[in-house]
Amino acid sequence: MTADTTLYTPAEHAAMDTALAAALAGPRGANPLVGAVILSPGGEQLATGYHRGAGTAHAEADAISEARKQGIDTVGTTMVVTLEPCNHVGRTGPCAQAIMAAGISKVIYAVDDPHDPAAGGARTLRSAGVEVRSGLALDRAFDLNRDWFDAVAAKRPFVTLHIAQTLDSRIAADDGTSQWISSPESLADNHGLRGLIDAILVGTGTVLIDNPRLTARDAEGELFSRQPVRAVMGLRDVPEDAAVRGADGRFVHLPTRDPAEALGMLFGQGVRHVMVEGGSSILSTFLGAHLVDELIVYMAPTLLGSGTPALHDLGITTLKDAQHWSWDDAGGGAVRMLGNDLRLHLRSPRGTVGTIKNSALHKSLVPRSEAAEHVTGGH
Ligand SMILES: NC(=O)C1=CN([C@@H]2O[C@H](COP(=O)(O)OP(=O)(O)OC[C@H]3O[C@@H](n4cnc5c(N)ncnc54)[C@H](OP(=O)(O)O)[C@@H]3O)[C@@H](O)[C@H]2O)C=CC1
Ligand SMILES: Nc1c(N[C@@H]2O[C@H](COP(=O)(O)O)[C@@H](O)[C@H]2O)[nH]c(=O)[nH]c1=O
Repeated sequence: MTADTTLYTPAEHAAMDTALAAALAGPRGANPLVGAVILSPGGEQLATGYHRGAGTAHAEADAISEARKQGIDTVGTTMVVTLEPCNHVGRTGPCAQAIMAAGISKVIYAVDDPHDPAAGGARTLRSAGVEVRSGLALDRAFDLNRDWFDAVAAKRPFVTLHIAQTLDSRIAADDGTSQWISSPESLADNHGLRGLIDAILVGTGTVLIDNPRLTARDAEGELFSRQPVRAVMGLRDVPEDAAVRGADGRFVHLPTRDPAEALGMLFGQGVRHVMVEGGSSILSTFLGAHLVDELIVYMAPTLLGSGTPALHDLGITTLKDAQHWSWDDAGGGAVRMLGNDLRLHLRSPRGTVGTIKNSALHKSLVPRSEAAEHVTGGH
């Protein structure tokens, strides 16, 4: 079921297009991609905002602050946003309050926020006399964050998988050496990601071979202020003197070979975004279990001919079972040059709106009807 899009003006449709495009500038992770546009009563797009990742301003607040910077009066305007405004006080203030404080009189959003503590923005806004409608561009907004919706519904962290490989898909040479396959620019990008995520995960094999630190550092080796939890997965003990243990209490051993169980343990510790770094056994087990939302591949123009392959068995024996990933334009684009390397960014093949349209999750996010929704919908 899709909301009746004829209920919206051409200017509101155009603003939602702008908001969806703006959302793509943000990074994927613990929070969804969200874009917002403030429309004048005459239908002019006054200001645009987007969410830059966990801990930063939400798209609505970003659009309001953009309007303020430009000296634009937001009283009596319309906020068009790709996700229901939040009602909770998380790391940033609630958007419902910011919208009311800005004197915005109408809110049009695409898809309900499925996350319980965040839910309720629509109801709060309506109670305060703001006109609220939802369902415009619902399918596109759902598709924009389909992996994030999936992770929220499954109560597991959003999973980014990182592979730093040669042109012939090797992540280490025959003797186990692998530092460094990537260009300095790719390594800097990787450390930037380490500084954004909640946890980084490797297997016991990588710890025993590489003795990695798994911290987020700048080019001079200085630690960033925000550090991920360092998780090691596998049944063997992690040596007492392993660098990964560190001295900051952010190390965790996950004594399991089951990727779902490992994610459950991390989720229980408050982790909402994990980056799986390797090695090949761990990469393969997460991919084979369809537990990866986002794939980042740094590909160096280097050949080894032998060595550790990035992946081995994914449980696929025939072409029809191949995993078909899609290029992801979010967070800087699908393909970029980083120094001498290519950085490839892909989205999970789990399903597109076409295949998940009838899922319980999708149905739960679809307003029952515009009329009924005014009374009961939007939480
Ligand atoms: N270029 C890159 O991006 C990276 C390269 N590397 C390289 O990869 C190599 C290490 O790869 P690899 O040996 O595969 O090591 P892994 O880091 O993948 O660890 C493998 C170990 O993890 C444990 N484990 C936990 N769950 C599973 C599971 N479901 N299936 C299989 N094993 C599991 C097992 O140990 P246990 O008996 O303890 O359960 C297994 O021996 C190194 O040479 C390293 O340099 C590593 C990371 C990134
Ligand atoms: N070799 C390789 C990577 N290797 C990953 O980095 C880990 C080392 O981390 P640290 O000790 O914190 O510097 C190593 O164990 C493996 O997980 N990463 C990349 O981006 N590019 C590379 O070429």
